[in-house]
Amino acid sequence: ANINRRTTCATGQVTSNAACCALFPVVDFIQENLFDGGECGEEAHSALRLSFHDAIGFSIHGGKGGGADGSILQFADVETAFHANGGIDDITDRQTPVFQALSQTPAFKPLNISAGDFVHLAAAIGTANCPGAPRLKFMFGRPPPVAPAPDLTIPEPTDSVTSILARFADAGFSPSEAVALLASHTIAAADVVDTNIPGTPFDSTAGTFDSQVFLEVLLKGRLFPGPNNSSQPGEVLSPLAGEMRLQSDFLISQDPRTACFWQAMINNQQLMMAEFKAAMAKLQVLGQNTAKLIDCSDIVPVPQPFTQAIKYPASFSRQDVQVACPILPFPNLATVAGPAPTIPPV
Ligand code: HEM
Ligand SMILES: [Ca+2]
Repeated sequence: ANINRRTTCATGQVTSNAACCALFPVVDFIQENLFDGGECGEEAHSALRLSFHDAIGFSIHGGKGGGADGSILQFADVETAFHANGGIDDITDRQTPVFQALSQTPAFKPLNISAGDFVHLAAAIGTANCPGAPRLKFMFGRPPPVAPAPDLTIPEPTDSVTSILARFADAGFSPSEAVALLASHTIAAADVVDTNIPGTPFDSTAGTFDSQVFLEVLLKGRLFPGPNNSSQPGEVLSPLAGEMRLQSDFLISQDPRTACFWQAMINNQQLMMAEFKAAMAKLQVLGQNTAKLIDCSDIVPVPQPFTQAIKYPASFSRQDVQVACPILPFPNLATVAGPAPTIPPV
């Protein structure tokens, strides 16, 4: 099983399975038509969120949806109406014509790319556009989705930690895997939590897949980013102007079941990348018969590395950290010089 077979495609690229060769031009097509040639922008961020909202509609006990099957794209009319999918219609509307073009242009038509393959490949490519991200796996060959996922499978920022962890457990994820998946919020912004301030990021570096979010969620709150310091359901006080702190992220950072793994991610780029990659590999094949899928991970672009030490935002220090893990030493971090920043929308 560990035999390393390599195929050189007609295009010169190398992959472990010849069936993946035809996907290299698909990656280029998606980069050009969905991600503005390879950006870690809003489409990349929301492609990652879409893969979560698609896949999590699944239960290891049965009775929910088909998991990572692309139902959220194919049956967008149904699933985008769910409360937890607020704002998701932006990315399903952006992805649908690109997906349809793949199934209609003669060069790509024979590949029969399913909605599930498209959603989860787009997430892998979009994430790869963000420096510091791990190179996610891509498994090829999901059958078309058969039905929309039911409502109420996607965690909301107003939910308790117990209910969030219960939902993750029902889908097959441990509390640590849930924390690992929340590394995604390092490349994230909110459009609909507070509709007055679309594009409000969850950390000061929404264009970089660093561990800054795990630090900033722990910093003492000072304000709400909304107009006149106004707040919305699902937010708690944020440490930085222009930044939003989700109640769910904060409570997970403080809960005894998750606090130490949360803290362990801070300034540990390699741990964060490895844990996020492993949890995403599981997420992106939920409900799929992996024996029937081909490992085409070689087609996923290689992300730029992020190798710097992370820092406290200007004006913050160890004194501002709401430490919730009593057993691990808190990392020593420098502070950016200058006055407290205002984080611009993304
Ligand atoms: C406790 C579980 C989670 C909750 C409560 C949650 C909640 C949210 C909320 C409220 C937003 C902002 C939506 C908006 O206003 O536009 C958001 C954005 C986002 N979430 Fe999560 N999330 C969770 C887990 C995840 C996971 C597991 C992933 C991926 C693996 C993910 C990826 C993202 C991304 C990338 C965005 C940013 C989208 C963009 O910038 O367009 N989230 N999340
Ligand atoms: Ca970041």
